Amino acid sequence: MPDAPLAPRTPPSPSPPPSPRAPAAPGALLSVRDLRVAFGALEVVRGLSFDVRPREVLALVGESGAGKSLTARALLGMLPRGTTTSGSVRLRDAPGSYAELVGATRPALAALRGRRIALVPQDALSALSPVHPVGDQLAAAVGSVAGVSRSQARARAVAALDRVGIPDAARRARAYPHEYSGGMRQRAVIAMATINEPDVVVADEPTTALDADLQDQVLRVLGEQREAVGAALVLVTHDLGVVRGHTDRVLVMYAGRQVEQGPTRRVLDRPRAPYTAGLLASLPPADGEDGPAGGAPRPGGSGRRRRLPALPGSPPVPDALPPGCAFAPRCPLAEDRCRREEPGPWTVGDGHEVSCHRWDDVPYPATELFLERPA
Ligand SMILES: Nc1ncnc2c1ncn2[C@@H]1O[C@H](COP(=O)(O)OP(=O)(O)OP(=O)(O)O)[C@@H](O)[C@H]1O
Repeated sequence: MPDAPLAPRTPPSPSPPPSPRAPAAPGALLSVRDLRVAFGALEVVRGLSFDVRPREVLALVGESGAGKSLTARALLGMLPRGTTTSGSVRLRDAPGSYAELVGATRPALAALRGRRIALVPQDALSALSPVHPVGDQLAAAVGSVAGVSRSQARARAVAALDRVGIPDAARRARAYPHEYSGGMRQRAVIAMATINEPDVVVADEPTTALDADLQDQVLRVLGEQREAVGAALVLVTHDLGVVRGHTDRVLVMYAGRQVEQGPTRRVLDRPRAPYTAGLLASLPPADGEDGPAGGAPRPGGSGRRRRLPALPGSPPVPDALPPGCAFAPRCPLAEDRCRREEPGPWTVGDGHEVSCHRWDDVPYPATELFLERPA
């Protein structure tokens, strides 16, 4: 087995304790500390901390039920009734000064949404009203900003549709959502979310319902919008292929907790959490490979082992979490300690954190953990 290509092993240093008062990273646009979301007594997001800098794309990734959508919505104070949020979500409003969103009043949140932080929801149809032309809806979003005339708002709506690649934007602005294709609707929703040039765009699985070509288009449009206005992007996805191609940093979630976080290439090329390795192992092989896609190339080439069709087992439900590490029942490296104590997070490299007792025993390539040897 080849040696790991990255830094030599270093003893882990403990990450800062998850305090809502821990300072933001220098230059961060968005700073999240010890974020928790609960339905009654049931915590479904359990102490997330991360920072997002200008022009950075951070992916929140994990299987269904990991808590990605609730985290995304908590960033905008848009959670369903019956939830409680604690911790801190701070949005930079001037150099060195932040607005706290957790516990902010409705008017304070309404003043920030769309202008400073905006959501691209998963379901584009539900984000657009069926009874108004698309251009009117975009113009209304602009018009809600003081000092913009109706004709200016309309012109900006058409320009925004044009920027996201809607053909013949002036004419299409007069059409209704049902007259748009699925991909065009998703692009119109991105245009609406970014029309007031927010600092942070949160996109919740914006490509899930789209075919591969449209996925690429939509991700490209989001990237262009980010470049154009200098925004940061928080991208919710369950697709590590999307993470590899389109993001700078990744936060891997499992059962509401952070499993691993760090620069995308570092985490995907040298994952230190078996769960991340399992997600990588269940990706389809890239062209010309017989091993799992994503992650490092498989040593030795052809066909000695086969890829598992998916990560075996399924995530726990929030009201039946096992003690210790929630992934232990599915983890090939689990030992007694894992079933007793919740791990980490520990810092294991530059900006790379992992919550796994066995992080130093994860092999290279890590996907080996999930490959079967033929009998
Ligand atoms: N309204 C609700 N009432 C009770 N539990 C909920 C509610 N909404 C979500 N949950 C639970 O919270 C957990 C996290 O849900 P969330 O939708 O954030 O997961 P996710 O990672 O976004 O999943 P997906 O990829 O399927 O969208 C899940 O276990 C889910 O069942």
